[in-house]
Formats: sequence, structure tokens, C-alpha cells
Amino acid sequence: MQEITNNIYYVGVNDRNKALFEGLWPLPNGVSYNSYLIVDEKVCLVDTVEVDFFVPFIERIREVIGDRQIDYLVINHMEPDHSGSIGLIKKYYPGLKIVGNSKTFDMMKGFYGIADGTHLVKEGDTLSLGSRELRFAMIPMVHWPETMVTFDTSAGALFSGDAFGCFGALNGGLVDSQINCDEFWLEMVRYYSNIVGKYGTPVQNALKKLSGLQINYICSTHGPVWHENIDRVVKLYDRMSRYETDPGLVICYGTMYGNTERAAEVVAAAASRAGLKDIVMYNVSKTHHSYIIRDVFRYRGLIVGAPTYNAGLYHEMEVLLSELAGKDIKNHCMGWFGSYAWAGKAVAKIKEWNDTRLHYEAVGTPVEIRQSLDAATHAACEALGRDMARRLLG
Ligand SMILES: Cc1cc2nc3c(=O)[nH]c(=O)nc-3n(C[C@H](O)[C@H](O)[C@H](O)COP(=O)(O)O)c2cc1C
Repeated sequence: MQEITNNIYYVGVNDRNKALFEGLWPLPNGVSYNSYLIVDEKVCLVDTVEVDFFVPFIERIREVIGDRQIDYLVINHMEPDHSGSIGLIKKYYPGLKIVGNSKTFDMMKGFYGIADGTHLVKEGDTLSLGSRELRFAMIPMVHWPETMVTFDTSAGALFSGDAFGCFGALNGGLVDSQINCDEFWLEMVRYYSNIVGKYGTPVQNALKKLSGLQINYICSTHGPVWHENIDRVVKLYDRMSRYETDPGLVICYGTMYGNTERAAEVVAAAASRAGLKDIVMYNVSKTHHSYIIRDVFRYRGLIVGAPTYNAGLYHEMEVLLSELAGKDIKNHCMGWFGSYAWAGKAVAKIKEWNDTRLHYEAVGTPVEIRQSLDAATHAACEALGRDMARRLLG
């Protein structure tokens, strides 16, 4: 049994089996589905877990409360990795009341056919559990329309749903003060940028709303409970949702036979010679785009290069640009280059992506390489790297 503080218990589970979260995002270190049990005069469960994990979930709950009944189930977020066990929990505890907002209940009916035994809450409503009180705040589009947070006013515990969550299973310890959090910081950026990243303005609104609270614990639905690092976590969210970045450069390229890759190396070396220290490079066919998008949220500069493929753009680059376009990322600079053998399309296609969807500030002169680098395109790649470095370093 794992108590976080003051009769708040962790009853979540770890998933180290799933290869791709949402069928999209690699999970090299697994992921946790966090759920919390508050034991007072009334017993309140906050969020559930993915239904495949119901058995260890119910075991954890029973370890804490034995044969006691659960009075309330608060649903902060309806995504099935957290709401998936609602139906089974209700079967175990038929008397419980499900606490949520009107959008929660609309989704609960649609996903699970459950409409009875509900307790509707609105912005600012409170619920007494006996010696303590829960207060509810709506944070729409962080990152679904129904998302809300629940604040335990006596413990200062914020049950934040997916907000402030990250990939990575919990390997024994739960609270940041008990564990080495090194692996979680970049995974928080990867989680945020890929899953929440589109919703910068709603995140800013949520942060403003929560700024007055005296928070001792952030209990999110994925990753560690934040206690010592609350300031750092909130600042990171603030920064990411304002699309604030460091003056670094992400260079990513597609390549089949190495010519585009060689050009990328020339661009990178020139950017480095111009004084830029933070440069990361990725082959888009090797590194999953979630890691590249993570770094685009960290660094202001992006240079992409790809071959022409069947009169179009190399497919893996197309995927990356399409994913980036879906995130509505602001305040970025982009340069590009491409290669071809007989009729070049890659450079024009990348430009089209930027003109129509990405809208990043175009930096430098795009380079079009026919078959392989020659003296002129080599010099043009150097100029591209140098121009980007200068732009980033101001
Ligand atoms: C399957 C395939 C399709 C290609 N389609 C085109 C094309 O439509 N137009 C073109 O000019 N070159 C085309 N190319 C040639 C490549 O764009 C060119 O060789 C490029 O330099 C490859 O870059 P890389 O050496 O980095 O792989 C194609 C190459 C392959 C393998």
C-alpha cells in the first residue's frame, strides 16, 4: 500500500508491455496509469486505469480499503486509458456516485453506456468527504473538451488528469522526492509536445486559473507525483505552452543512398562553426517523429532535407511535416534543402508545407542538390547552416 500523504493513496498501475501509446508514441520505459484513493469519512477514487489492468487495480484498491465501499469516483478525464475501468468499478461498487461535468457525462454515455449514479459538478463546485473538501476547476482542451482538475484543499493535492504527466513507468517510488527523475524530464516534453502541444492557449488559461492555489502535490495520471519539483514542472508547462525555446537547431533528413545525409552534415558543421552549440540531428527513417517533435519544442531552429521520391517528397519526411503541422507550433525558424536525380520536387514540396501549414519564419536560401553535392551546392549548404546559426544567435 503506497500512501502519498494524509490518507491519499496511490492505486495506479504500470504498463511495460505496450509498444506504442495511442498506437503512435513509442514507450521505451513504459507508462503508468495513475489513480488515487482518498480515504476520509467518504472514500473517493480519482480516475481509473486502462481496463486491461483492472485486476491489479482492484487488488490495490482493496489493499487500502478492504471491504469498505467507494462513495465517489471523480473522473477528471475521459480518455480510455483513465476511464476504461469505470464500468467494472461500478459493478464492484454499485453504490458509488460518479463525479464529473456535463461533457464528462456525455462522453461516458457514448463510450460506456453509463448514465446513472452521477454527481454533476461545475467550475468552482466543492464536494465534502468529511474532514476534507474537494474543489473542481474546468480546464477545457487540456487536452480534451471535458478535462477538469480536482483540488484537495486540506492536503494541497492537485489531481491534474493528463496535465503535467509524462511517459515512463514508476519503478517502485512514486513521489519525485523518492526517486531519480532524470529520465522523466525529456519524457515530459515528449508527452506534452506530441499529445498536448497543439493546445498552448488552453494550457495558458489553465495555468492562470491554477496559479492562486497552494499546491503541495501534483498527482497527474501519468508519471511521478510532483512534490519537490512543482515549480520546475509548472515553469516547464508555462514555457512549452508559450512555444518558448532555446537557440538550438534540429536538423532532420531523409536519405536512401546518403547524398542528402552528406548535405545535412555540411549544414550542421557550418552551423557549429558559426557558434551554435545546441544542434541535434536525426534521420527521419530511424528516429520516431515523436522525439523529433519533442526537440522542435525545445529548439527554435529547424532545418529539414529530403530526397525527391516518385515525383513527390520522401514519405517519412512527409509524415514528420504533417505531424508538425498538426501541432500549430509558433515562434520557429525553418530552412530546407532537397535532392533529386532528374526532376526535383522535394524542395518545392517542403516550401509548400511551410507556406500552407507550418508558417515558420523561412531562414536562408533553400538548396537543391542534383544527384550529389558539388562545389556550388556544398557552399550553399554551408551558407544555409551559417545563416540559421546567425539567425538563432541573434
Ligand atoms: C524509388 C525512387 C524514386 C525516386 N523518384 C525520383 C523522382 O521522382 N524524381 C527525381 O528527380 N529523383 C527521384 N529519385 C532519385 C533520388 O531523389 C535521388 O537519387 C536523391 O539524390 C537520393 O538522395 P539520397 O542519396 O540521400 O538517398 C528516386 C529514387 C528512388 C530510389
